[in-house]
Amino acid sequence: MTTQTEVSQRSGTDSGSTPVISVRRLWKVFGPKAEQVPDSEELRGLARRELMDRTGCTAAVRDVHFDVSPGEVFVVMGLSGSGKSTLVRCLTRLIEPTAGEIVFEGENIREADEKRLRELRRSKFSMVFQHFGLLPHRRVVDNVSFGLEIRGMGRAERTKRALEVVELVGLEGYENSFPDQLSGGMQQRVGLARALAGNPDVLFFDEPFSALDPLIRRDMQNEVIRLHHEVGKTMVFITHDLSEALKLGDRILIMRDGKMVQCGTGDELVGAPADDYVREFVKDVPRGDVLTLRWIMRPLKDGDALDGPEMGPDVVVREATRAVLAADKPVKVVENGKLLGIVGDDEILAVVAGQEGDM
Ligand SMILES: Nc1ncnc2c1ncn2[C@@H]1O[C@H](COP(=O)(O)OP(=O)(O)OP(=O)(O)O)[C@@H](O)[C@H]1O
Repeated sequence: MTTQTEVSQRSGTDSGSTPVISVRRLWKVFGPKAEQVPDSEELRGLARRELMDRTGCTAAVRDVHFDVSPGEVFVVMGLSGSGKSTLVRCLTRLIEPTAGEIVFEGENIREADEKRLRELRRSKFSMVFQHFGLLPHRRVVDNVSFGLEIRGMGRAERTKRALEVVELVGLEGYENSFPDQLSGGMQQRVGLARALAGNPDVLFFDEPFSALDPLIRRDMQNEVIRLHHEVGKTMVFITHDLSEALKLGDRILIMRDGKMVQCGTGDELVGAPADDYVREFVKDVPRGDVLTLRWIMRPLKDGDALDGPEMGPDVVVREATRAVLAADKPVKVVENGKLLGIVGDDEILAVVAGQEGDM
C-alpha cells in the first residue's frame, strides 16, 4: 500500500516544472473591513457563522495555496458555496483578492494595473462559463472572432482564425448559424471556440456543462479531453461533479467552506481521502476504475514466485484485472527496473469485491 508520505510527495509541486499559476495564502473575504480577517490570528480561525456574527464578513476563500503546472488540467471541486467560483475569479482578478499571492508565469498578478490586467485577460486568459454569453445577433463565426475584433485584429485575419477554431471544436457547417439555431451543447462549443480563438495560455472553465443534458455533457467532457490533447493548454476547471473531476482532472483540489481540504490526483483522493468529507465524496467511485496497482500491491513475501508477468505501478486496476487473474503467477509491479511489490488474485479481488459491496 502506498504510504501517506509517498502520496504527499507525489502531489507536492509535481513535475518540477515552473508552475504557470502559483497561489499562496490566498484569501477572499466579503464584508466590512474584510482585510482585517486574514491578518487577525483570532478571526482567521472562526467558523463561517461566528465570523459573520462577529464581523459581518464571509470568508469565501481561506488561506488557499496550490500550483498549476504547464499543460495540466487542474480541477477545483466542492459543494455549492464552498468558494470555487470566488477562488477561480480571484486568479484573474475578476474578483479582487483580500490577501495572498498569485503569480502567473512569473508575474505577480496582484500588482498588475488595470491596463496590464486588460492585456492579460485579452491575450493570456480565457473563460468559459455555464451561461454561454453568446451575442444573439451575431453568427457563430462572428461570435468566435469577437475577442479578436476587440483586440483590433483585421476582418480577414480574424475570420480565418475563427474558422480554424470553429472546425477544431467540430462546428464546421454551422459558421453562419445564429446562436438560437443551435442546441445547448453546440452553443457551448461556440463558447469553447471563442475561448480558444485568442490562443490563451490558460483556459478557465466555471461549471461550463452543468446546464447540459447528461449525454451532451458527456460529449462535451470528451471534447475537452480531445481539445486538451490537441492544443495542450493549461486548464483550470470548476465543477461540483466528482465524476467530471475524475474524468478531466490531472489533479483535483477539494474545497469546503473556503478552505482546501485535499489536493491530489484522482487515485490519491480515492486511495487516501484526507478526511470524512473527502471520503463521503469518493465513496461511490468504482475503486477499480481509479486506483492503480501502486495502491493495491503488497510487499514481497518469502516463497513468492518471481517469474510472473511485469506491470507498471500506474496501471489502473480495471485494466490489469484480466491479465492478473489470467496469470498463474502473481504480477510483479516494476518501475524503472525496481521491483516495488506484488499483485495477485487476492489484491485484485479485494478491490472488485469492495466495489460490489458499495453498489
Ligand atoms: N459578492 C459576494 N458578497 C458576499 N458573499 C459572497 C459574494 N460572492 C460569494 N459570496 C459567498 O462566498 C461563498 C462562496 O461562494 P462561491 O460562489 O465562490 O461558491 P461556489 O463553490 O462557487 O458555489 P456555487 O457552486 O453555488 O457557484 C458563499 O458563502 C457565498 O455566499
